[in-house]
This record gives sequence, structure tokens and C-alpha cells, in this order.
Amino acid sequence: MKKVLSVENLQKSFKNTKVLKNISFDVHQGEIMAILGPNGAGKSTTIRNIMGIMYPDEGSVTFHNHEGKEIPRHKIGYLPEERGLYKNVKVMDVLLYFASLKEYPKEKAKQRALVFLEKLGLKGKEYASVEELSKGMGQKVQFIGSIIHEPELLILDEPFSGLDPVSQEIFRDEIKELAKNGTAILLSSHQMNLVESMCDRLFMINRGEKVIYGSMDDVKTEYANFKCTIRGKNETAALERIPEVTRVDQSDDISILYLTQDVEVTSWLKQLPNDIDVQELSVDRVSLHEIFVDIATDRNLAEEVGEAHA
Ligand SMILES: Nc1ncnc2c1ncn2[C@@H]1O[C@H](COP(=O)(O)OP(=O)(O)OP(=O)(O)O)[C@@H](O)[C@H]1O
Repeated sequence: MKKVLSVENLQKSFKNTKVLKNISFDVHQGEIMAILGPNGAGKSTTIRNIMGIMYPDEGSVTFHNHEGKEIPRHKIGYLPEERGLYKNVKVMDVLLYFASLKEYPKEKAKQRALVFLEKLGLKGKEYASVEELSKGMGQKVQFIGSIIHEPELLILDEPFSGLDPVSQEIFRDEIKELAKNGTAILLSSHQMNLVESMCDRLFMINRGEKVIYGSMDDVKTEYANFKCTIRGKNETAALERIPEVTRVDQSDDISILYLTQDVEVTSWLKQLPNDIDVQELSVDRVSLHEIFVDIATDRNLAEEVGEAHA
């Protein structure tokens, strides 16, 4: 797929603190790329540098063949982390205003606004005033504002925050549909379940530095090791002595045994000691959520990942 956005070796400091260190990634046509990381990791700063809200100290941002200040920003859609719309304005007028800022034809914008208002459950709200909308409804209008002009690249900074679970799924499906139709999408989110279910590739950042960059499938194969969950009364130390166990998390009578990357699950199960109390047992792969928590809390995995991807 064609490369739409290229971020190369971004560096940014605020006063004497370096908050972005050599950030590099691409976003391709028709893909959903997630930028992930703990609070304060540098996601929004990266996005603001892409959007030209601020400029990097070093490195470059290229959109097609245009670099930095030359980027035609009307071809980009942006939902910022900070939400807010003018209050005393009708929904349709706000959307047409967004379209006019992007030099998009008014009639086409009107049609698109009606289609998306209906898709997002806001049919009939086009002549409501923005102040009459709930927070989630306002967010949906702002989202429509970011896509009204059919952008080639769409940047969504935490699009799901503040939405109820049903609205989150509607948003997710709409974003997937936009990607299917060719839009390149870069999104930041803390909702790992949604990210896992919609993104093609991900870039994970911690303290301004890359920790993981790759396709969702590769990341899962590489980092989503097996874990074994056992319900039963067991001593942590006894579980820790089992071969191939890298870590044990225990809470009441539930123990989670994290296994080494190359474990042979069937052989491993066969060699479990007889004196372990097993009321229930399951083996699964760790989720993106757990990979994220490990990195954010600098547990074992973070070190392994850091070594492999420094
Ligand atoms: N304008 C600014 N002036 C000084 N420091 C800033 C500024 N903007 C961001 N920072 C700092 O840069 C770092 C990265 O912040 P950023 O907002 O990019 O993080 P984030 O990954 O988007 O976090 P969150 O998940 O909390 O939104 C933080 O330490 C933050 O305090």
C-alpha cells in the first residue's frame, strides 16, 4: 500500500526535557495505525508535530511528497484530544464551517453531513444547536467535522474517550469503513481491546522512545506469549519453580503463570507437578492490554522488548 505519511527521527524538547527521541514511522493508504503509550509518553506531541501545531527540533514529517510547512493540511482530517465546538451554532452550520475551512464544496459537504449524522445515530439533529447536545453527541459531531472533506489522512487523538461502549463500537466500525475505502488512519487510544480489534499496525512509545513498531499480527506473535491461569490454592514459590514460568501473578486463589516465548504448550501441561491444586485451568495468549501494562510498568516484558527493539 502507498505510503501517505512518513515521520522520520522526530526530536522535541520542552525547556531542557526531551519528550520525543528519534520517533520514526509510516502510515499507508487504507490502513489503521495505532500510536500507543502510557500517559505522558509523547503521543499527542507526536501528533501535534505532524499537524504543524508545533514543529520538531529535528527530524521531518512528510505527507506524500510534501514536507513540513509545505504539507497541504486541507487533505488531512484531525480530531484533537481537546474537544470543543462553538455552542450557539447549529450542527449543520458547524459541519459546513469545517468543510469550508478545508475548501470542500458546500453541497457535497451537506450530503456527507447528513449521511454521517444518520450513521452515528444523530439523524434529525442537523438543526439542533450544539449546546443542546450531550458530550458524546458533541464528540460525534466533531468526528464528522474531521472527515467531512474526505481527507486522505485522518488523525484521531483518543477518539473513544468519553464515549459509551455502544458508541465506541459505532465509531470503531466507521473508522474501519473509512480505512476500507482508502483513508490512511493514525489513531491514539488507551482502549486496547478496540485497538486490538481494528488496527493493522501499531507504534508503541514510552518516555518519548519507540518500544514496539510492527503489524498487529507480528506484535502478537512476538510478544503475546502464552499464560496459564489456574484456580486453586497454591504457593507462589511452588508455581515459580515450574519450568518455563517467567512470572506468577496471584490474587486469592487465582494464579496467572506467564510462560516463556518458545514454550511447547502440550508438553508443558504434561509435566505440571502432581501436587498443584487445580480446580480450573486455562491457557491463552496475553492480550495487547497486558503487553501494554507490562511496558508501562517496566515489568519483565518491557526489558525484553527494550533489548530487542532499542
Ligand atoms: N506545551 C508543553 N510544554 C511543556 N511540556 C509539554 C508540553 N506538551 C507536552 N509536554 C510534556 O511532554 C510529555 C509528553 O506529553 P504528551 O501530551 O505528548 O503525552 P501523551 O502520550 O499524549 O499523554 P496522554 O496519554 O496523557 O494524553 C509530557 O511529559 C508532557 O508533560
